[in-house]
Amino acid sequence: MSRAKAPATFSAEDEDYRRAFQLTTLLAILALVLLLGIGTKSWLSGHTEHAIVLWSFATLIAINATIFALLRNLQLHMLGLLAIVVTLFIYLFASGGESNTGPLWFYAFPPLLFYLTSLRLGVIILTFCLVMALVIFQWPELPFVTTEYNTDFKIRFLATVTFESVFCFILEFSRLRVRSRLLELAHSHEQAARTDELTGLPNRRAMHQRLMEEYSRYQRTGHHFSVVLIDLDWFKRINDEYGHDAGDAALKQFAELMREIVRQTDLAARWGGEEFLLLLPDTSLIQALTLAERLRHKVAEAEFHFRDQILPVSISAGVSSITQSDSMNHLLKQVDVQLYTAKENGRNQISPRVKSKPTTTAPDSPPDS
Ligand SMILES: Nc1nc2c(ncn2[C@@H]2O[C@H](COP(=O)(O)OP(=O)(O)OP(=O)(O)O)[C@@H](O)[C@H]2O)c(=O)[nH]1
Repeated sequence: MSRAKAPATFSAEDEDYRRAFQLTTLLAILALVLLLGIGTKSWLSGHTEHAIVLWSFATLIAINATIFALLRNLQLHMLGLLAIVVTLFIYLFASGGESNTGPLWFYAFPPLLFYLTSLRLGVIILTFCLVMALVIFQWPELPFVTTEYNTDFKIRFLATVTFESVFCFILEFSRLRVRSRLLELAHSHEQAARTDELTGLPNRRAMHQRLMEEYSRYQRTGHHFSVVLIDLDWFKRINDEYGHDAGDAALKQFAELMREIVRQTDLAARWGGEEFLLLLPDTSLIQALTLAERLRHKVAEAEFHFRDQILPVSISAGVSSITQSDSMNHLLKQVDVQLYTAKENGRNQISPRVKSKPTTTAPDSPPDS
């Protein structure tokens, strides 16, 4: 049997973090380069004061990045960067920057802001910036305001920035909605790919993945586990005698019985056809044999109804523990051999045999209906 490769698990959170990290880093580098470049240009043009302010902002961004490198706290880095950028914009509104064009840099802000933060925080920060712009435009005599804009510019700037912000909000809102629908869809597809349609139990793929995880845990920590391979006896006969629907009903009812008997930490899966596999973490061979025997007994006692008929259902099972195997493949081969032995010895029994005798022994030929 080939080793199952664990399917890559899709983590939207990891992806979001990676993207936010890349964008914040890019933003910080871009801001740093622009501030240093424009600062130098201002210095060379004789605007010493403006150059010093821009370099100070560049220094703040560099300090913020250094803190991030030390603390590795992306949230803090992002908030620090936003606080610096918002203060820079207020400075640009108030000073006009070079030739009163400073406010124009603000157009780059809304799309980045919504992408980096939540919609709610984005709206709060944008509203704050626009109110600050309005105050500065309206009251140029305020002590920290050193420039004045003409009325046309003020009206057009506020109108276009408001339009851009609303548009970015709608786009980001739609993006988030589509994203969450896609995530839901991906989740339900992943569930379906790991679930057996008839019984609702995890399927062979899901079980393979859990087995490999459990095996790694065993190798790392020594936590042992056992497996039980179960097969419904003379199942072909049930199908032939009572019909395929009756066979399906028996499989479903058996799956229910298994669900009742296993612990939350155990995993019961449909291994294929009329075969089921139980994975029992932290369970010794003796404990697994006891559980398998309890299940066999429960099946033997239960009445499997289909319409007005009672189906003759019994199970055989092989049990094995990882402590007696040297690999996962070996364990699965061993449990298969044990199941074969149980069938060979007359069915309706567990192998290896426990001391107490099984309650009833199935005949070595298909039961008469
Ligand atoms: N109804 C139904 N039958 C299935 C399903 N999957 C497999 N089977 C049937 O299960 C039967 C298995 O038959 P065999 O492998 O010959 O084994 P058996 O009759 O159970 O005999 P032993 O295992 O030797 O006791 C086949 O007839 C398959 O068609 C299913 O999903 N529904």
